[in-house]
Amino acid sequence: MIKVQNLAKTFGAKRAVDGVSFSVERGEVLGFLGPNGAGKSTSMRMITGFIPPTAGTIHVGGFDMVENPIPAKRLIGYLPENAPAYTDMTVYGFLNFAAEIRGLRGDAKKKAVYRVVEMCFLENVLHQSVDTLSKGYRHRTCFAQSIIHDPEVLILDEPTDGLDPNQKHEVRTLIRRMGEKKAIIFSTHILEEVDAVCSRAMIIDRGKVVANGTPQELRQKSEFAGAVTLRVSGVAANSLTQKLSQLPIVKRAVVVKEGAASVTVRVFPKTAGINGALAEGITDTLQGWKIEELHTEEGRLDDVFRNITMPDTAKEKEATK
Ligand SMILES: Nc1ncnc2c1ncn2[C@@H]1O[C@H](COP(=O)(O)OP(=O)(O)OP(=O)(O)O)[C@@H](O)[C@H]1O
Repeated sequence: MIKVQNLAKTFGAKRAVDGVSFSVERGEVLGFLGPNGAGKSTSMRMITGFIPPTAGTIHVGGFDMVENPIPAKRLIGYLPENAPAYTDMTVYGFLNFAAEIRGLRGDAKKKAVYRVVEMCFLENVLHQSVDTLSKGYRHRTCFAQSIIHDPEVLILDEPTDGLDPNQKHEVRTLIRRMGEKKAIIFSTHILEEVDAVCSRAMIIDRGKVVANGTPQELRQKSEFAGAVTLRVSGVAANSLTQKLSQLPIVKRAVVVKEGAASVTVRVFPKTAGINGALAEGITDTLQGWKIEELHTEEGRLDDVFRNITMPDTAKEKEATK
């Protein structure tokens, strides 16, 4: 549904987006991750046809966004960052207006408004003017207008930004549900959202794609993937780490927490992908010791994000661990 090839955007001397390529099919939710200023919003603005690319091509539903923007834009619902909805219209009036702009009339318009009001939980504020709404409700109203025409493609720029935890949960559920039938791209700074909503995630840094995969694949790139964390009681921390470091498959053992009764240690394997073997090796070596808890870690997205987008800082930190 969305196909982007070698997309680039320069603002003066600044290359905000620098050769980005990817595609999103129906039934996929692609998460855009990246530090501030990475080029996420600029990419989204180009994909939705709001600003022209400096180079590269964008196809939506087979239509070229630059050559043939009208049918391409018809397929898209777009929630921009800080969506401007400061209006003295009521929520109901605003949604009717948005439906009309999208060419809906009569019964079709009524149904469309009713559908988004229900989906975005706007019943309670339907007759309140948009500029008096709380941030969360204003945000949901903007979200509702972006899906009023039931688009096949949704581009959502930080759709959960500024929402309370309950609203975040509702919006994530909504995106996941819509993602079963639509092609969705959404940007976020919240890494748990990637797990909660995305079928695939892409990390963008300084205008370039630096990682692209399922949340599981990305987590596997973490140093924590395959590490074993264990809590042992009745032992001194240094004798435990010394014992564990003797295992040939162990890279290093680090004390995570040292309490009066027990010690928690994280053990990193020398090579990735030997999960079972590491846990087994540890339990064999510590036979007779009191292991109270032991689990193999899946890997952490925040660790992958930091390592990819701040490699030098992350390495310095690593050296002092
Ligand atoms: N209209 C513009 N004129 C000049 N520079 C711009 C313009 N729009 C964006 N930029 C620059 O392009 C770069 C990418 O900005 P963009 O808003 O796409 O980043 P982002 O990944 O969405 O960041 P954030 O997570 O903070 O929203 C930034 O350095 C920004 O200052």
